[in-house]
Amino acid sequence: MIKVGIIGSTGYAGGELVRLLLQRENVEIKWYGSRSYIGQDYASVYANMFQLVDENCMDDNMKELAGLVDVVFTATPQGLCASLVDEEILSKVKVIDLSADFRIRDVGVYEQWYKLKHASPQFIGEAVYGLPEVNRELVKSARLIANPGCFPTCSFLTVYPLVKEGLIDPNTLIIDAKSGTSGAGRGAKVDSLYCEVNENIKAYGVGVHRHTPEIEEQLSYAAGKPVTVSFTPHLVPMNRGILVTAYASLTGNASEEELRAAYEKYYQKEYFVRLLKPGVVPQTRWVEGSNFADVNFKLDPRTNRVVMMGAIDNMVKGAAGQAIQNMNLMFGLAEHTGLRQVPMFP
Ligand SMILES: NC(=O)C1=CN([C@@H]2O[C@H](COP(=O)(O)OP(=O)(O)OC[C@H]3O[C@@H](n4cnc5c(N)ncnc54)[C@H](OP(=O)(O)O)[C@@H]3O)[C@@H](O)[C@H]2O)C=CC1
Ligand SMILES: CC(=O)N[C@@H](CCC(=O)OP(=O)(O)O)C(=O)O
Repeated sequence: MIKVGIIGSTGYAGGELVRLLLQRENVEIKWYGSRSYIGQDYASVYANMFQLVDENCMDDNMKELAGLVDVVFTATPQGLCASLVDEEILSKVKVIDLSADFRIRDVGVYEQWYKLKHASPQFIGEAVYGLPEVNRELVKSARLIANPGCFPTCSFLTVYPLVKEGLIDPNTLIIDAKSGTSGAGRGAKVDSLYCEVNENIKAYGVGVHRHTPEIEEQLSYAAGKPVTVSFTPHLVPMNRGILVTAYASLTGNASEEELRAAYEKYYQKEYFVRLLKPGVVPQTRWVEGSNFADVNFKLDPRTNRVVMMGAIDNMVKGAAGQAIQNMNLMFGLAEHTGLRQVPMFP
């Protein structure tokens, strides 16, 4: 039995962790952390948990929690996990952080983009960027996981094989991304109101979105050289889902078949990354509720550019599902344990 604590269990990402972990026979959620609902019945926060969860919400006392469980998920605002962890906690319990606190190696870059002082930069070096498709072996032995961002997960998986194989010039990458509103969390914000989101689509964070350095850092590792990209997210009127359309110039004259061979090389054995058949475009509806990332590409010989496309569910592969994928690896379980949900439709 794996004993789990969730700090931030009342948010969207935390709620999704609860939904997925409740289905597990070998997992017990011991701690439903909150800030606003301490002492209240968890099922009064999320009525879908009625008669499924009997516990009350707890606070964010990581020290106490570390003595009770095997792994703590922090699904909390930027900066909170970094302010809670210390050596004593990490020596007792594994921590999987869904925020961005440990995703970026250069603390100066984190502080510049997040406009926050990092509370525990001494742990950035040991934290493993929890993208199993790339860092599987490192994840297995980690005690602190930086679970990747939702846009970075989808952006990276969409373009990774062609960057890694040097078939596209990563510095020509333009990444257009669209997200459902759950990506903005459950907190009340004017931009998330029904009238602001419904019947509308807009770009936001243009040129300054905090996921830009995370995407660039991971692509730089893949390319073996510094990479800068143009990344623009958009908010669309749906609950879940991220769709990425990325454009880049070829470095040479690779054919459609050579590009496909690169994708197959990296993804053929990956359970959660589905390279679609030629001509089939990824759609958010075909991954909803699942941990799948659907990807595909099209070569445009007129421009010598490739259009790469990817779709994930931001709450699952973009957050809770990926965090559980990491947990499975850290506890020596098959990676897809409890994560084989079939996408839901309609
Ligand atoms: N939504 C998404 O698609 C994704 C989210 N993430 C990341 O997951 C994290 C949570 O995001 P999301 O679920 O969307 O956000 P929400 O706003 O929906 O939830 C935030 C959670 O953090 C809790 N919280 C806030 N402040 C504190 C505090 N001081 N002490 C303890 N708990 C606190 C809240 O508790 P309460 O409500 O009880 O006050 C709530 O449970 C963020 O870092 C986000 O970047 C990552 C990938 C995707
Ligand atoms: C629609 C929306 O607002 N999305 C959020 C990203 C989702 C998220 O919570 O960020 P992480 O993946 O880094 O944890 C944003 O643009 O900041």
